[in-house]
Amino acid sequence: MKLTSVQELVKAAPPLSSIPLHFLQQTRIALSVPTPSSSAEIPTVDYTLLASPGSGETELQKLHSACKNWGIFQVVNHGMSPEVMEKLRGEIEEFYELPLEEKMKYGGDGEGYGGGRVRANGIRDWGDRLYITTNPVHLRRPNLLPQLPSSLRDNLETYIQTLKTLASGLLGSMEEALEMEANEMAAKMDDGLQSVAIIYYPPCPQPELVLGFTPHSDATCITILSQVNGVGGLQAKTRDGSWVPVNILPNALVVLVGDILEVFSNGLYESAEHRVTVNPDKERISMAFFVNPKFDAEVGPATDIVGPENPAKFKRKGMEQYVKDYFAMKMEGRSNLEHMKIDNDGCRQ
Ligand SMILES: O=C(O)CCC(=O)C(=O)O
Ligand SMILES: [Fe+2]
Repeated sequence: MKLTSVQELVKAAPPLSSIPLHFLQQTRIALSVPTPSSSAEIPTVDYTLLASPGSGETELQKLHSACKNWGIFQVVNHGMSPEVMEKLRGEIEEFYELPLEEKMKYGGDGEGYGGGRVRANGIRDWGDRLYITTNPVHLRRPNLLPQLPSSLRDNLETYIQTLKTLASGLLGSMEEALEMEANEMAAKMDDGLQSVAIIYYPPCPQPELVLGFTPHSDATCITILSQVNGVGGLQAKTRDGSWVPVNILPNALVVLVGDILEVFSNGLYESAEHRVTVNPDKERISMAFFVNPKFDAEVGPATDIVGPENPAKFKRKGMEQYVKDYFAMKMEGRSNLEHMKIDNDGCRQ
């Protein structure tokens, strides 16, 4: 049997004496980066403050500056009940404890359960994942969400519903901060493409030799992420090129500016490059919720942001074409948007 699950590789007897070659990164990974000074700490936004009329001004500025200067922030008071998150954590742990044959029932190419993805440089990630399209509902695969253990499925639905509301609230605030015409961007995301990735990173005896997730930016509009079992490992690259840990904050969620938001804002907001390091003795579980436009929506700089003062830096494409062009590219740092950039010579403007 072709062993693709990293979890199985780690569980196998006898224990691994060395890391298989195809996981080895070209350079050693710094697992613990120096504790950032407060100016280098990933910002936190209080969603309740942001959403309360009249009192959200400072919070709106915080959100704007986080999206501009970081492309990543933590959000607290987001409306997700800690009980739902705690239950979901238990259910996800149970899912990954299932025998491989059970998990393979959800196996698939791209969507579903799979492990150890190969990256552009031929190196594999140290992690397994369950990837599910959740919206639009007619795109849901019958063998995935509907077949999950019912408690996991029900809590996942509750979780997703809350995140949808949170996402549209955050997008509304971003439009306000960007002085975009109300709803131009949020309307494209309403009932758009959404998916969830539940990722399991097993411990690794030599964690500085591997990466759980290769450096990349998300091709999404925004991503809302939970460090489900309280084990860190997510790192974000600052604009000056250093890696900063996304610290574990109780009950916080992490929001990433994705490439599509970078395009909508004509580059005012920039997607964050991020990666995942793994732990020598602890497993790590994360869950990402990806928020995207509808298939028939157009991806391009917002019409009331571009003008003679601020010429478009990106092309306009239908979402379907954007997705095709994205998949034709290799995952490598922040290179995703190359296919959207307008050449500087102005010929294509
Ligand atoms: O596991 C994480 O914290 C990050 C996952 C991630 O970056 C992704 O799924 O795009
Ligand atoms: Fe990501």
